[in-house]
Amino acid sequence: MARKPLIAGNWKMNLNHFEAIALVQKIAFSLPAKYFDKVDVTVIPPFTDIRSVQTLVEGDKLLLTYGAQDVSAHDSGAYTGEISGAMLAKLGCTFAVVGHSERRTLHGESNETVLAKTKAALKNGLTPIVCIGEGLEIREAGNQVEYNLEQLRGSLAGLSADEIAKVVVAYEPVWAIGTGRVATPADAQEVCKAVRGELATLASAEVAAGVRVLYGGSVNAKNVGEIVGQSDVDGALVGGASLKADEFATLSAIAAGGPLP
Ligand SMILES: O=C(CO)COP(=O)(O)O
Repeated sequence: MARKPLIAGNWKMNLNHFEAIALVQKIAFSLPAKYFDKVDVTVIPPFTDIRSVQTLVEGDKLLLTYGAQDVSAHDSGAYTGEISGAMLAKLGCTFAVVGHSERRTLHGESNETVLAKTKAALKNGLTPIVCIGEGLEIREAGNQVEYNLEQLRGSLAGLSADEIAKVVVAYEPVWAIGTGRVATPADAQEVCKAVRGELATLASAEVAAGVRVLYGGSVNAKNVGEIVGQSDVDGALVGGASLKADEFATLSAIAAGGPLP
């Protein structure tokens, strides 16, 4: 099954809502409609920017989508500081990132938490972008495939094949995030291929063939072509380079197969 590439820009804790509007306007200006037949482009701003992005995207009928960097595992109630899936759905979000390594390491999120958040996203019609990825020690010991599959199984445990079909998986080796040290295309392919194999076991070969598996970690306009050229890599989760309109538009266009904007 042909999988349409997805380029997702994870802004992390950057840009206020005015800056968000300016960035989305610039990206949209650089990426006319023709690109969107060949690539899905989404921005993942901080929660406080989402309403402004929604107004712009809906008002100007932009073809890019947007999502959230996290979602609460809970529906509603006494969870100070949390944002529910229903709230995000009401804001028109398409995606919710769950289990980003920064949340796993800095906020102690376990596979169980990530699973609960994945379920909360699905329940509210959001597409979870489920992140997995190994640290440097595990990579140096050569255990990256085993480690990532373990995280994948834990983060998707008990989901039905229909639910797994609605998920996006993002492989982001922790040692490649924000370091400028990008995994080689072969490194990305090795784990993304193994992820797809595991999805076939967890759901079915047909489901696995349709799920988009992204790579993330120091992706930029220079390296994205080779990375998304790998047979099991269906796009990228982009951090730093997603904050620069020109670069993000260029790398989205490259994922679409060109031409450059
Ligand atoms: O964590 C990332 C995206 O979620 C990757 O960040 P960088 O592209 O800045 O390495």
